[in-house]
Amino acid sequence: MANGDIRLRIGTRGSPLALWQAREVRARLLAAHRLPEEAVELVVIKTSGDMIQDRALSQAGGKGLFTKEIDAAMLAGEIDLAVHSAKDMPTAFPLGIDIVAYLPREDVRDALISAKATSLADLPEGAVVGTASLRRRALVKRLRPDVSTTLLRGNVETRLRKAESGEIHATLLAIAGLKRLGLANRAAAILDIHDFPPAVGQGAIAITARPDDETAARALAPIACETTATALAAERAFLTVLDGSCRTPIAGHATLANGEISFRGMLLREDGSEFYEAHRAGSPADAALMGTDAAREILARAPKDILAPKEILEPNGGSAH
Ligand SMILES: NCc1[nH]cc(CCC(=O)O)c1CC(=O)O
Repeated sequence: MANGDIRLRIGTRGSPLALWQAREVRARLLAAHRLPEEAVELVVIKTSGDMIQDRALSQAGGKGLFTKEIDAAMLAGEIDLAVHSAKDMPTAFPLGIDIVAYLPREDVRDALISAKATSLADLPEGAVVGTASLRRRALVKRLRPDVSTTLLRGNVETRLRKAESGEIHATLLAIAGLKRLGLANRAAAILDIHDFPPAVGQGAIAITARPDDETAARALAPIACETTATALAAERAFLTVLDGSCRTPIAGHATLANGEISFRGMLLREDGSEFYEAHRAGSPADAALMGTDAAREILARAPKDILAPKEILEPNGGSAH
């Protein structure tokens, strides 16, 4: 393939973080193939997830909200690639779209943002923590049952402002997003992954394409990170078994060292009062099996109602809150 033939359109959301990520993929593609600027174009697409600001996404239909309109543009041939935060992606895609590459992963940890405290333990008795994440809410409540949580959505800058102005006592944000936006100095603390395990995919940037698009595959080969792909295979398999719908607090994290993959997954009750975790270690070739197996172990141990919150069992359930 002559490099002069490469022309790629990258679909992305329009938030500052999404644009940073898409520009990063574009810069890496241009450098890897020595392409002229005009060879890779960004196409900004507004998604349902960007329009819904008043509810937790778990109450509005889950993770597909950030990918639906972008997937449609890809299936219509309007874009060739799309760049997403792996954390925001559903476990299943429409036929004809797949994750075909990941960039090397950033720091997976969560940061505490607060004008009042430099650790969760430091927060005043009865403090209010803002977050829209079920995982962060449950993990905070597990460590600090006296703390109450309130829904906080919006982009990273909005959330920083609310926590720093004292409107809420604290919030939690992925340090990866803060670093990408040049805002890592706003973290009051970075939380240990033992106490505060990350979301599946946190810190990873995923690239989707049509799996039969050979031009896209060849273009991505030199920028794709296999280590991240292996870790994400374990994490996403874990999530697939437990809950694709994003209505249960779940954490999952895989790392690779010395040729071995090590995975830890956790399922929590929404109020943090109970948690179940499983660990696996083994060959990278078995990454997905390890995630699946860890999830099955947790399913066997956890009470059934932890995975089936009442509202999703009710007819028309889930949307009334
Ligand atoms: N849900 C929004 C979202 N999606 C990805 C990131 C951070 C970057 C990443 O995890 O790669 C964030 C913000 C946050 O949770 O702090």
